[in-house]
Amino acid sequence: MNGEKVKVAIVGSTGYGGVELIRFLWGHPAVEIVSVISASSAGAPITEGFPHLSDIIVQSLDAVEPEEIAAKADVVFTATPSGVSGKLVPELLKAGLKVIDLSGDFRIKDGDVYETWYKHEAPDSQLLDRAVYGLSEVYGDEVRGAGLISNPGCYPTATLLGLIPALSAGWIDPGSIIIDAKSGVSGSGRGTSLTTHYAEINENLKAYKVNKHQHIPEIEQVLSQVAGEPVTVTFTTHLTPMTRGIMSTMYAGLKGAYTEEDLIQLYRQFYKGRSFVRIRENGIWPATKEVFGSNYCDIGFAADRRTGRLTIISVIDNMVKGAAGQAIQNLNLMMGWDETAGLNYIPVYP
Ligand SMILES: NC(=O)C1=CN([C@@H]2O[C@H](COP(=O)(O)OP(=O)(O)OC[C@H]3O[C@@H](n4cnc5c(N)ncnc54)[C@H](OP(=O)(O)O)[C@@H]3O)[C@@H](O)[C@H]2O)C=CC1
Ligand SMILES: CC(=O)N[C@@H](CCC(=O)OP(=O)(O)O)C(=O)O
Repeated sequence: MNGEKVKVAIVGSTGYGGVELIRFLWGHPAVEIVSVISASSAGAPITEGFPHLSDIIVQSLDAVEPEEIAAKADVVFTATPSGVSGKLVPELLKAGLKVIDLSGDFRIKDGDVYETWYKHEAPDSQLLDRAVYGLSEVYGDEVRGAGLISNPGCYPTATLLGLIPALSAGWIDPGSIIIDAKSGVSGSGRGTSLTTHYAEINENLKAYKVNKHQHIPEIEQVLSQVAGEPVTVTFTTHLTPMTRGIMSTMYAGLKGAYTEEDLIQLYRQFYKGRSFVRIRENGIWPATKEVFGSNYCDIGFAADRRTGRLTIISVIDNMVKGAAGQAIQNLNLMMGWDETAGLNYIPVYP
C-alpha cells in the first residue's frame, strides 16, 4: 500500500450508499476521494444536503461526465439505481475506469432473468459475463485484478454468507431452503415513499414483495452454482422500524445428524482468515445492533434433532457489509491490499 493514493470518484454520492462510501473512503489509508458526483445537483456543495460532511468534503458535486471522471479518477463507485447503472457503467469502462457497481444491474448473468425481475433492459451479455460478483469471502480470488465488480445485494449478502458453507459441504438439502429476512428502512434508499413514511413504518412490521423480490434470482443463481444443481428458494422480506440492519433467518433440512459443534467447525474453517465473518457459539444469537455501522456479518445456528432442520441466523448492516463496506472490501481485494483497509471499525453500540 506504499506510494501514491488511488483516486476514486463516487456517482450517486447524494444517496445513502454514496454517503456511506464517503464515510469509509475518507479514512482509507490508500485512497483519495477526487470527485463526488450527482446527476441532479451538479455544481452545488455536497454539504448543502449533508451538513455532517462540512470541512470534510470540500469539493462541489461534479456532473456525470465519464471522460471528465476518467481524467481525475482511477476507480469509480456507481451507487446508482438499477436501470441507471446498466447504461452508465459501459461508458465509464469505455473511458478507462475500473468500476464497482452497487446496483443489481450486473449481478444476474442471464439477461432474460434480469429483465423478468428488474423490469429494465439488461446490459450487454459480454459485460454481464465480465462482471465479477463481489461476494468478497466467496469470490475474492476473481475480484483480485477485476475491472468491473458487481457488488451483491444487501439481502443476498446476509443470506448467502449464512447458507454457502453448509450447502457446499452437502450438509443441507438444496430443495428445502426457506429464508425469512428483515431490513431497516435505509435499505430502500433516501427517496421518500408512503411505505417508509414515519407514521407508516414506526411501531409496524410489514412483509413485502413476497415471492417477487428482485433478490430471489440473485440468491438462486449463487446457490445453484454452489450446489451444482438448480436451487429454488422461498424468500420473504419484511420492513422493520429501524434505520439500519438486516437479519436473515434461514431454514433447511439437514442431510445428517450434524451437531452445532460440527457446524461451528465447518463455518470457522470455511471463513478461516476472513476478518469480517464471525461465527457465534454457545447459543448466543446474533442481533443487528451487534454489527451496526460495521462491515461484520455475524452468523449463528441451531441444529434441531427433533425436526431434522437447521436454523441459521445471519446479520449485517445493510449500508456497510450490504453495500458500501463490501464495495470497499472489494476495492481492497481488486488492488491487492489487505481486505480490511479503511474498514477496521468495531460496531457502534448501543
Ligand atoms: N441502501 C441500501 O441498503 C443498498 C442499496 N443498494 C443499491 O445501491 C444503489 C444506491 O442505493 P441508495 O444509495 O440506497 O439509493 P438512493 O436512492 O439513496 O441514492 C441513489 C442515488 O443515485 C443518484 N442518481 C439517480 N439517478 C441518476 C442518474 N440518472 N445518473 C446518475 N445518478 C443518479 C441519485 O443522486 P443524484 O440525483 O444527486 O444524482 C441518488 O442520490 C441502488 O442501486 C441500490 O439498489 C445495494 C445494497 C444495499
Ligand atoms: C428495505 C428495502 O426496501 N430494501 C430494498 C433493497 C434494495 C437493494 O439493495 O436493491 P438492489 O439489490 O436491487 O440494488 C428492497 O427490498 O428492494
